[in-house]
Amino acid sequence: MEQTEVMKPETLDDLIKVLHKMFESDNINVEEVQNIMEAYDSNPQEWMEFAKFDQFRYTRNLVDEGNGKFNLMILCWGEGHGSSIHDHTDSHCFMKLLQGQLKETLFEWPDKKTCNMVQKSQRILQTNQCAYINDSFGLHRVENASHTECSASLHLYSPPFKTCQTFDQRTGHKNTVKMTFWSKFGERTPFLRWNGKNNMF
Ligand SMILES: N[C@@H](CS(=O)O)C(=O)O
Ligand SMILES: [Fe+2]
Repeated sequence: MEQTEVMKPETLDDLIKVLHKMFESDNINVEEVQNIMEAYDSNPQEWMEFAKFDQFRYTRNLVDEGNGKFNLMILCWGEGHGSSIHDHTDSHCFMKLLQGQLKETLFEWPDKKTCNMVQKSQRILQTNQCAYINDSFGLHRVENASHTECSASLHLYSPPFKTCQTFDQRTGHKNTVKMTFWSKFGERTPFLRWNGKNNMF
């Protein structure tokens, strides 16, 4: 049986270096990326500077732009925070738990005629676990179901994308939304006035 060799990245910087190497080629090996992200033992000291929480909803904090090949970011989830049902704009999406737990619910793409949203599966991701999704798997929603603990997750998207589609669970109706960063490279992004719609979900 073919076995993908996994080096263990000792630090987050180490992991980022390995990821840069892996994404030099245009042919990425999903399993290899997933394994290397899982092999990194989360050390909060190494990522604290990027982890900026908001009281009201989860935040997206850019860590690295991967030479234009990927975006690496830390998402910070307060108690009860969650995303809408969404797609991933034809990109690869890797999601590694750095702290706490997250509940991931998978959905089928809404039925073209009935617009029904069908739930496929649900799982709890534990610290250090790395999940993978792309649009061929369907859609998902992610939630920190805990009422007492916050969570943090490291996401890699390749190629990077700036908008995605969100779906109303009841009606199956979709919206295109812009995805924004709460901080970039550890610095809070300047405040943007909210136009009342089409903002981050
Ligand atoms: N894909 C979402 C996070 S998650 O809920 O998977 C985002 O990038 O904001
Ligand atoms: Fe997602």
